[in-house]
Amino acid sequence: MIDVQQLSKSFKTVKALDELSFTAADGEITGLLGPNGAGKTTCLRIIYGLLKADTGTAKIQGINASVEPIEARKQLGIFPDKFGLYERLTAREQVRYFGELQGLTGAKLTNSVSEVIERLKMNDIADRRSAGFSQGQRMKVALAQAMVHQPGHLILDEPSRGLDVMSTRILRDMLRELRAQGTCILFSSHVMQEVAALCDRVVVMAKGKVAAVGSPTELCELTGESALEDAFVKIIGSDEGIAA
Ligand SMILES: Nc1ncnc2c1ncn2[C@@H]1O[C@H](COP(=O)(O)OP(=O)(O)OP(=O)(O)O)[C@@H](O)[C@H]1O
Repeated sequence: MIDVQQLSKSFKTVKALDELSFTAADGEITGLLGPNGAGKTTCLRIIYGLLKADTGTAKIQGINASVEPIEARKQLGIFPDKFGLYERLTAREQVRYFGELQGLTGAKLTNSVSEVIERLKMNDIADRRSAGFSQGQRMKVALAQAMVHQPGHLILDEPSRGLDVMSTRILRDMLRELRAQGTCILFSSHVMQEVAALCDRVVVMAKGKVAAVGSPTELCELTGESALEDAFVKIIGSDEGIAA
């Protein structure tokens, strides 16, 4: 579980986070939805220990990210926004390399690599060199690299930015698969359709605060709207910076 409590962070005069609190449960996909500048990236960077909050806590499986950043990071898989692969290596070799960076060795490393390849159903590409891989295949390797140390949590910042339709579908299927296996998935987006298609729970953010939390259905009920898009607009007060 990821537990964010009363997080505040300012950059000089800009208050990026203002006592932000929410939780993301295991076996669920939680979406942080908010317009540009709402504070989504700042929040995720605090969770994975790249930034320190001014006040408040971010805990991953009970581990405080600012007190024990290395322990906290072991619990996390981070999905990169660029899939830079070593073209001469096979998919398996790349995943293995990331496993080594995470401190895995010997039989544990070999087994973890095989397991994640199995889990993400990428046996067909595992022993091919990545030169010439499609975007969807590159994305699978990137996700396997993020998950090789078997973290219970996966964080994605605007994951489908720049992906083609096919890759977006592959990514969504893989996230659903990881959810079914119990992974706590937290991603940020300013795209309503993406959030509506994937999320069990949505944390709607505006100006560094939580504007509303609930399942897509609950958010519709809360606002008395039948379409999620209209519910979001009502909650945030405008549709500026949010994409349909
Ligand atoms: N390193 C920084 N220095 C100064 N201001 C920053 C810095 N990082 C973020 N900010 C400011 O903090 C606010 C929140 O930014 P953040 O990137 O967290 O928002 P976001 O919701 O992720 O937006 P987007 O959807 O555009 O990525 C913005 O006003 C931004 O300009």
